[in-house]
Amino acid sequence: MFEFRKPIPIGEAVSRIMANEVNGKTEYISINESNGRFLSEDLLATEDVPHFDRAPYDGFAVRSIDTALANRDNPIEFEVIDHIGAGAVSNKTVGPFQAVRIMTGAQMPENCDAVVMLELAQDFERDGKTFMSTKRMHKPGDNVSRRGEDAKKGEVLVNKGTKINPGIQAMLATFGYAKVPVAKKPRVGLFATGTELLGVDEPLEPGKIRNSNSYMISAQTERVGAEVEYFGTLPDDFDTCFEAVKAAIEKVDMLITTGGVSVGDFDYLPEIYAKLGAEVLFNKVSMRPGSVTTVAHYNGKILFGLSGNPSACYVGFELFARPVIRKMLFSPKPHLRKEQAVLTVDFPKANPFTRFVRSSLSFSNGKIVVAPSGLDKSNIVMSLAGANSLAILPGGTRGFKAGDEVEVLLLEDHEGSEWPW
Ligand SMILES: Nc1nc2c(c(=O)[nH]1)N[C@H]1C(S)=C(S)[C@@H](COP(=O)(O)OP(=O)(O)OC[C@H]3O[C@@H](n4cnc5c(N)ncnc54)[C@H](O)[C@@H]3O)O[C@H]1N2
Ligand code: MOO
Ligand SMILES: [Mg+2]
Repeated sequence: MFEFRKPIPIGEAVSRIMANEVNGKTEYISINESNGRFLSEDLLATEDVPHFDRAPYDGFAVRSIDTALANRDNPIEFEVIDHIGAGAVSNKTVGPFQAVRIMTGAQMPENCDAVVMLELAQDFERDGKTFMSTKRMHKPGDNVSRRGEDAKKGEVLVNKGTKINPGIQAMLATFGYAKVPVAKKPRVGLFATGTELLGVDEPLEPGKIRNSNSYMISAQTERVGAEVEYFGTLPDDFDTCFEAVKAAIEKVDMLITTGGVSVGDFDYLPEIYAKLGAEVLFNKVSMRPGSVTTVAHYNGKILFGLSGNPSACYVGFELFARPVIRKMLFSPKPHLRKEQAVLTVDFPKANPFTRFVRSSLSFSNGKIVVAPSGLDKSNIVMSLAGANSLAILPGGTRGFKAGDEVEVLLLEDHEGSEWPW
């Protein structure tokens, strides 16, 4: 029986999904495995860094006051009473016109407040003692790296929800975080539905195609920071699909299915949601592609019925599933980052629904420019390879022209935006 569906605006669809409570969980993992994960707590400076004044150059630690009269015509001599490298601490008391030969990274001796670089000193021996002289006046603090100059104890350095990058790795190690509090990866269950689907290793047969959606969605899920539990393909058979979906929900944090959400005779997802007693949040969105995307809520979990058409499936994931995953990863900005860009080609096809055009975004003369990355139809696979963004072309009666400024959503970005629409 054909059912008429009333489309809702995309912003409304996203709001209905995000209104459902989902909570991230913390786990502690080794720093060795934490790169690319998301911090589940603010990263605090547990100590001052550095935690002692130190020499940033190889040279001589002195009391700056002793250099006060040094100039080109008046070299000042210092007796060198100790010699330390990084890791060593001098226990000598440095008196007037005495110096300690010190290497980069070594702790400043007490009393010393400046370092004369090796290049600005002359060293020599006299009466069996070592001396150095300098013609340069030094002020207190010259060439000293102060305690706490890099970070002060208690400071918040990185906010929770941030993706750990190489710089954050350095920070974690600096503060002794052998175990790092990160967001547990949400477990995303995945089925690809369709009697027409063949495995990647199967030869083509009449009327059948290879399943590509599950590979694509798995990669998108991992790109966002979650973990996939792939349950395989399902034929378009109601009972088989119902039992499989019902059993899978228990094992995951959210469930994605691809295909079977439209109004076709073998599109069973709407009936499966009905039989489960799931609350359908929407089943039609005024967007292209992905207008038939259907999202439901069941037992505290969100069920994403993504379209079977590959491009529609891809876009549906990015707009609807991504922010839920990112919210579980503690991101304060779980949605795709939105920027302005200039279209470089005409897009004459008008559409009543807002289009999310798979696009290639780049930089040209200081401007962000964007162009479709291929054919803009929802059944197309090939335009996805070059897509690093989705250009938003609002619905209406007119097309778009090269030079028009449009909004774009960035697919490879990790900052995100708070609320895109
Ligand atoms: N009378 C109407 N027909 C259709 C409508 C409509 O509103 N009225 N909507 C169209 C739109 S828009 C889309 S999008 C599709 C959505 O279809 P379904 O989500 O029900 O998906 P299927 O029917 O299962 O498959 C659609 C298409 O995608 C191919 N597919 C499916 N799974 C995969 C996969 N894992 N890998 C690669 N390709 C896959 C499938 O073979 C079909 O060609 O409905 C329109 N029809
Ligand atoms: O959901 Mo369909 O294009 O609207 O791809
Ligand atoms: Mg269908």
